[in-house]
Amino acid sequence: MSGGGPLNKHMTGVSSSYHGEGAPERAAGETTGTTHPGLVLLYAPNFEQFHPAYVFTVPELIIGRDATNPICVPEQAVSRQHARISYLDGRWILSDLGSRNGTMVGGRFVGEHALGHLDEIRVGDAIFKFVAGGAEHYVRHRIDGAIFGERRAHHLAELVGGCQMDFIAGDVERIAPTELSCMVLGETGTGKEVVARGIHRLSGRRGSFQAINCAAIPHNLLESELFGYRRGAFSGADRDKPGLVKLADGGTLFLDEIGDMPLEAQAKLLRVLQMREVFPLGGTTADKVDIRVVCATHRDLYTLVRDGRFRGDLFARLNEHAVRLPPLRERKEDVLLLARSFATRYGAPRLSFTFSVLVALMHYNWPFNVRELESCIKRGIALCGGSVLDAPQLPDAIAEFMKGYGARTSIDSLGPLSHGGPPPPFSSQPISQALPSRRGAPTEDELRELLTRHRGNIAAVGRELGKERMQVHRWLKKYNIDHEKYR
Ligand SMILES: Nc1ncnc2c1ncn2[C@@H]1O[C@H](COP(=O)(O)OP(=O)(O)OP(=O)(O)O)[C@@H](O)[C@H]1O
Repeated sequence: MSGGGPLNKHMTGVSSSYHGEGAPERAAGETTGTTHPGLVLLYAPNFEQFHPAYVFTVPELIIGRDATNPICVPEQAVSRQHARISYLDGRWILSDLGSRNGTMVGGRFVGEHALGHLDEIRVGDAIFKFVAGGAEHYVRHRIDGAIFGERRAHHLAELVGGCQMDFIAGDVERIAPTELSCMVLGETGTGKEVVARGIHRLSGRRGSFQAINCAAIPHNLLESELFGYRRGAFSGADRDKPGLVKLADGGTLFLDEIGDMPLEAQAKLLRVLQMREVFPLGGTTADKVDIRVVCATHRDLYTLVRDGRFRGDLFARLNEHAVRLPPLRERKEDVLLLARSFATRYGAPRLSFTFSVLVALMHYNWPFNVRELESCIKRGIALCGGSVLDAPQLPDAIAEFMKGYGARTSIDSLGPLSHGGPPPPFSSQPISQALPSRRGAPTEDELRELLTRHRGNIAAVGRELGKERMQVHRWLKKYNIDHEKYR
C-alpha cells in the first residue's frame, strides 16, 4: 500500500504504517508522550494508495510524485519533487519546489509557508491537514472507515467518524454502564445528544431516556416540566402531572444546555440528585427516583461557576465524567464518512460526490458542525435526485466560502524566517497568469472544480489551464457539462 510502498521510517522520515511496525496502538486524545507532528490525509480520489497519516520523524521531507519520496502523491498533476517540509527555528516550513501546478495551504497557493496546527495542505488532488502533534494516532484510520487493527469502540456505531470519534466512542462505552454523571461538552451540532442517547442505550438501565433543553423552555415552565406538579399547584393545574425526573426513573435524564438552568431550579435538581427523591410543585410528599443524569452544554461552566451563575456543588455532582466533542473543523477526516452516512440516512446510499464538492466539504469551516453537514447532504440529495452531488447544489454559505479558493497569497506567510537562499517562488501575478500551459486535458472533476472556482467563467478557466476558450468549450461538450450552472 501507499504511494511509495511500505515505508522504512528511518529511510523516509515518516512512520505511517497502520499495518505493522511503528504504528502506535493508542488513539487520539490519549496521553502517550508521543506527539509527533505530521500530515493526516483528509481526501484524495485515490486515497487507498496513501497512508492515513504521515508522522514526521526527521527534520526534512519531500512531497512528490516519485515513489521514493517520504510522502508520495501518485498523480500526474504532481511534480516528481513537488514540495518540501522542513523544520527550521522551531517551525515546520512548507516550501513549494517550483512545482508545475503549485502547492496550496488553506485554499491559497503558497511559495513558502510556516505551518500552523490544522492547516489544510493541497498537493495535486490530495488534501491533508498538518497536525502539530499526535499524528501517530491517525495512522490506523482510513478516511473511508477502514481500520487497520482493533477498533476501540465496538457498540456505538451511531457515532460516525475516524480516529478521534473512535477514541471518544471507546470512552463512552467504558463509562456508560457505570453510575457516573456525565457532562458532554461541545459546540452546537457536534453530536452531544447522540452521545447522551448512546450512554443511555449502553447503560443497561431499563427506564426511559428523557431529554429537555433548558435554554428552550421559559424559566417559569422549566421547573414544572422537570419536577412535575400536583393538582391545584397553580391555576390551570387540574390534575397531577409527573415531571421528566419522574418519567426518567430507572433511566436517564438528559439536560441539554444545562448552563441556562436558573439558580432556583439548580438548587432543586441538586436536592433530587442528593436525596434521590423529587418533590412535585405543590406537593407535600416526595417520590423516590433513581436517575442517571447526562448534561450537555456549549458554555464554559467554570466561568459560570466563577461568576456565581452556576452552583459549584451541582457542577461537581454533574461533572463526574466529561466527554469533549471537538468541532467538525478540527476533525475533517470525519467529513467523508459522515457525508456517506447521511446519504444513507436520507435514502441515497449510492450518492457520489464530485471532486469539487469534496474539495469544498474539506475546505469549509462548518460553524454549525455536523448538523450543518447533515443539512447540506440532505438538501443536496433533494436537489440532485440522489445520484451525483455537484458544486452548484451546495448551500450558498459554502459557495461563498469557496470564492477565494485557489488564490495566490499576496505575501507569503513565512515572516522573517527566510535565511537567504533562493527567494520563494512567489509571484504577485494571479495564479491564472502564472501557471504554465498544461499538457493534457483536465479530468471531468478538475474541470468542474475550475468552473466552481471561476463561477462558470470560461475565459478564466482557459487562462488557468493555459488554453483557448474554444478548447475549454470542447472539453465541456465532451463531459456534457453546462457551465451556466456554475454562474
Ligand atoms: N458523530 C456523528 N455521527 C452521526 N451523526 C451525527 C454525529 N454527530 C452529530 N450527528 C448528527 O448531527 C445532528 C446534530 O447532533 P446533536 O443534536 O447530537 O448535536 P448537539 O451537539 O446535541 O447540538 P445542540 O448543542 O445544538 O443541541 C443530529 O442529526 C445527529 O444525528
